[in-house]
Amino acid sequence: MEKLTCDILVIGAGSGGLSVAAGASQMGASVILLEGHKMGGDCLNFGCVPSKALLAAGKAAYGQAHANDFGVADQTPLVDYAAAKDHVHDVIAQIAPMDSVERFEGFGVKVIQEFGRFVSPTEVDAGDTRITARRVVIATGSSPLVPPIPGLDSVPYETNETLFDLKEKPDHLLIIGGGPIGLEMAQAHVRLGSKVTVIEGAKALGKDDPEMAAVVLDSLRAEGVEIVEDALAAEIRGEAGAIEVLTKDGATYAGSHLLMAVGRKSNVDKLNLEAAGIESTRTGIKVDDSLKTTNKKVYAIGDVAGGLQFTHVAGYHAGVIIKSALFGMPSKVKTNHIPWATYTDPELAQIGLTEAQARAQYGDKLEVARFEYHHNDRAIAERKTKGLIKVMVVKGRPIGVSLAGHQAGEQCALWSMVLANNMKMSQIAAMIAPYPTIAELNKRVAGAYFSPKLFDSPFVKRMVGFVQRWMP
Ligand SMILES: Cc1cc2nc3c(=O)[nH]c(=O)nc-3n(C[C@H](O)[C@H](O)[C@H](O)COP(=O)(O)OP(=O)(O)OC[C@H]3O[C@@H](n4cnc5c(N)ncnc54)[C@H](O)[C@@H]3O)c2cc1C
Ligand SMILES: NC(=O)c1ccc[n+]([C@@H]2O[C@H](COP(=O)([O-])OP(=O)(O)OC[C@H]3O[C@@H](n4cnc5c(N)ncnc54)[C@H](O)[C@@H]3O)[C@@H](O)[C@H]2O)c1
Repeated sequence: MEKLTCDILVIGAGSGGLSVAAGASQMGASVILLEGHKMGGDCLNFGCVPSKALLAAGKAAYGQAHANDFGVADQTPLVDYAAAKDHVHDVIAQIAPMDSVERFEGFGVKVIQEFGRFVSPTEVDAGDTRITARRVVIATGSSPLVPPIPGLDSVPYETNETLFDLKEKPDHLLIIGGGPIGLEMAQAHVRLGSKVTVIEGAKALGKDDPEMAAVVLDSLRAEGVEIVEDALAAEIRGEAGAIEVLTKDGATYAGSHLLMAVGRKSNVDKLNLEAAGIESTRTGIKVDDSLKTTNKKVYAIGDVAGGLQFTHVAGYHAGVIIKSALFGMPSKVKTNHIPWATYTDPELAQIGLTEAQARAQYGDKLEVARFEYHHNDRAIAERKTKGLIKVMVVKGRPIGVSLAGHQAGEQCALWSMVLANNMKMSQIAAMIAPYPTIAELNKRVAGAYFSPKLFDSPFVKRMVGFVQRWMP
């Protein structure tokens, strides 16, 4: 067995692991990176990238079918589903070099394409190599959760790991789970010409503000997606091409294909965590607020640590632990400025507290500023007027922002800066957005916050009257 030593051993070459490896190696640490499957992990191969590429194919088809409003005749799109999947794989291939073995070896990282397994608190085996590291970073991500629903084991089904390779267009796609995966894939498929039924055990987009989620759900229903809520899948029957989902309340939904999108489970099975004294729970590896596991020389970042499971969170975690593992400086995670977005059309985005969470925490001190998309001139020009932005404000500072509408995901980046720096609404009001942009929403919502204070205030009116009397 070959024996190697390094400063930082990274297990998993997805969004989190690659960020640590790139940063640490370029700052002078010796780094070994293990990847047992595909470089780039879930985001590149089975997650963010293919799902956004398929949504883009759906958007192209939808644009052809809904051009009348712009004076361009509607066309029934001729969708080649297999070619749409080729487009998805072409997009992956264009991005893949950024995450490749060659690029990381160029940084001086030693990449070993094997799964890692702890054999002691400081040693990890990867194939026939034993690695001893000063610090280990577990970044092994998550996999689709497949619950033991009776009958599921005898019926063919897709997950995010297989769907993007499916070349035959589903006539009728049944999706169990109405979270972001379920609804993004529902819209992509309905626009590419499949019938779609989403079977959701509780409330669809249940992690978001219900008022904002409703904007998206209404739009999806208007496009023809059947979304049933409070419908827990309890049994699955049938065979390839003819699948039935029976729900707890006795209803049956029939379709040709089935996609399971009911959440994630952390990838810990192959790690032999006990050998390293690392504890994990049902949701993921146990970490403290500096992302250290119960073995203080081992960090866990990204999806495997549970919590918010997004690529930008894995990247943020990487930055937090680099500071501590390379420079020995204290470094802790914060969550109040972490955004998330669902890339349906319209999009849905959240950062910080929702209105209900803010109300529960701050009661009467909470002020909520709102601005509707239909007052935004660019949204009117683009015929994208559905939706709104809500900003939760306490003592003049935003503590949460919810957006539903065109480019909501793009707009929420600004609010991450605002929350990360504890900025005031007056600083948003001071910005100038070019006209006409969707970004003007952000300034206008600040205007909506200050308008009553300025326009409905007897004090301001008295003050202006006084000054005007004396002004030459
Ligand atoms: C369909 C879908 C769409 C998504 N869309 C978005 C989106 O639009 N925006 C967003 O922010 N997030 C999105 N996500 C979430 C995002 O993909 C994850 O949050 C992100 O990939 C997590 O990064 P990670 O580094 O923690 O794990 P991963 O990217 O999953 O990487 C982990 C890597 O570790 C490897 N590995 C596992 N065990 C071992 C081992 N023992 N040894 C060596 N290697 C190992 C795996 O093979 C994998 O390559 C989406 C997810 C899905 C499923
Ligand atoms: N745009 C994005 O950033 C994006 C897109 C896709 C996925 N993701 C990430 O991936 C994670 C997983 O997404 P997801 O949509 O699989 O999970 P999720 O946990 O967000 O949603 C799963 C849904 O399935 C439902 N469910 C569970 N068991 C069920 C059953 N038996 N019958 C019917 N419904 C059932 C749950 O009530 C829940 O609403 C997300 O939380 C997010 O972190 C992000």
